[in-house]
Amino acid sequence: MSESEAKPERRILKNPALLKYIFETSCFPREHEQLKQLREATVEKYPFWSLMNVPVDESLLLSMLLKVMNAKKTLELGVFTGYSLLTTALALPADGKITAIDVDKEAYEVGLPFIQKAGVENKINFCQSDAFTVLNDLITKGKEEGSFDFAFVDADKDSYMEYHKLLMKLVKVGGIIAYDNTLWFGTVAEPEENVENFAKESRKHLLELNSFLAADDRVELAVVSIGDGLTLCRRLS
Ligand SMILES: C[S@@+](CC[C@H](N)C(=O)[O-])C[C@H]1O[C@@H](n2cnc3c(N)ncnc32)[C@H](O)[C@@H]1O
Repeated sequence: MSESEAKPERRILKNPALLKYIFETSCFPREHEQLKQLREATVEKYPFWSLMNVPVDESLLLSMLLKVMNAKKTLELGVFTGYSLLTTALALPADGKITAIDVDKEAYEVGLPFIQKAGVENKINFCQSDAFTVLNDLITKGKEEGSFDFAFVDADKDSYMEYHKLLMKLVKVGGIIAYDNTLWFGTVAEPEENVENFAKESRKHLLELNSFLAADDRVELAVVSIGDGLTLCRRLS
């Protein structure tokens, strides 16, 4: 297990031995070769920021969820080097399509060779843009309301509430919106005075989001204690 992969303090599961056991026994042996290579290339290029890749246990869960749902058309907000994007592209059928949005194209290009080697680049429409702009365009210009099966949200945490408003239009009834990092290193359950300054602002927005989603009767809700917290919302109306 690489050092960045093992950092338990960045994850909800705080027991390093148990985390190592899960990863080594059940996750790494199941990780697609190109995902492994993308993960290793990310650690080499971004020794610190590589922690932004979704972890391998969460990737396996996403992959299974997408297949169970028979998802074909998805959205991804926040690509970075593309670990969750490649996970999705591998899980979708041959005619699947992902609209993947990130302001940073350079990081996407670090992961692109592995996406190409996996033979799934044709499923990806990468948009170098602010996610808000693309989502609004999909609604107003693209007339794509109610057409997406799934959305994975892993961009700026401060905008999740705004993304929710737009995604509730774009994702079809029965489709799923997945919000990543909703437990924010566990800080959502800490008193604010114990939270490090860097985490305070996003924590505030995530607390607001979590309370809002808990009361949003347009969705069925499940908070999964994996990675840094993953909230699944299945659109009901
Ligand atoms: C946590 S990383 C995404 C990690 C990715 N899902 C993975 O598995 O590797 C967050 C990404 O969101 C992007 N981002 C931040 N604000 C954004 C915005 N307003 N619109 C689109 N992308 C944004 C950043 O450039 C960064 O690459």
